[in-house]
Amino acid sequence: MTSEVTPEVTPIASPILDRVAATIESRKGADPSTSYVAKLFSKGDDAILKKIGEEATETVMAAKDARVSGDGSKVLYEVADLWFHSLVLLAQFDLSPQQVLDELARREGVSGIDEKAARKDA
Ligand SMILES: N=c1c2ncn([C@@H]3O[C@H](COP(=O)(O)OP(=O)(O)OP(=O)(O)O)[C@@H](O)[C@H]3O)c2ncn1[C@@H]1O[C@H](COP(=O)(O)O)[C@@H](O)[C@H]1O
Repeated sequence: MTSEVTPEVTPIASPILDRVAATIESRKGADPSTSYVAKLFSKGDDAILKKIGEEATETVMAAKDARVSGDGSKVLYEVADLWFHSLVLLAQFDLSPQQVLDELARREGVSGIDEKAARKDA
């Protein structure tokens, strides 16, 4: 019996991202009065995108403040808010965090400088 050789792809697991994504998915169609995520889904694309914009801006402001105060902890909280709302956005488009991780894995080792140069040549 022969076995096919498949390319070696390192599986990337992130239990916390998967668990939060599963909870977010379960909120589709749930009661907006008892769930923040259900409320966002019920409002639709614009409400989710507005939160992404807000959290990105708050991340920028936290980083600027952290340079002055020397305390980077606020950056952590703002990035967590941004990642969380990005998970909601992914779910809105029926995409999973695993697909983002797979895309990062695909890019691993490819220099951004080289990738940009290859794009210009194409
Ligand atoms: N990780 C989070 C998470 N991070 C932040 N947030 C909420 O995101 C909201 C936006 O944060 P802001 O700082 O902008 O606060 P705000 O000004 O009160 O927000 P707005 O009302 O203006 O949107 C707040 O209500 C936070 O509580 C989160 N809400 C939910 N989750 C996860 O999602 C799961 C499901 O949540 P529910 O759908 O609410 O049950 C939870 O168990 C968590 O795992």
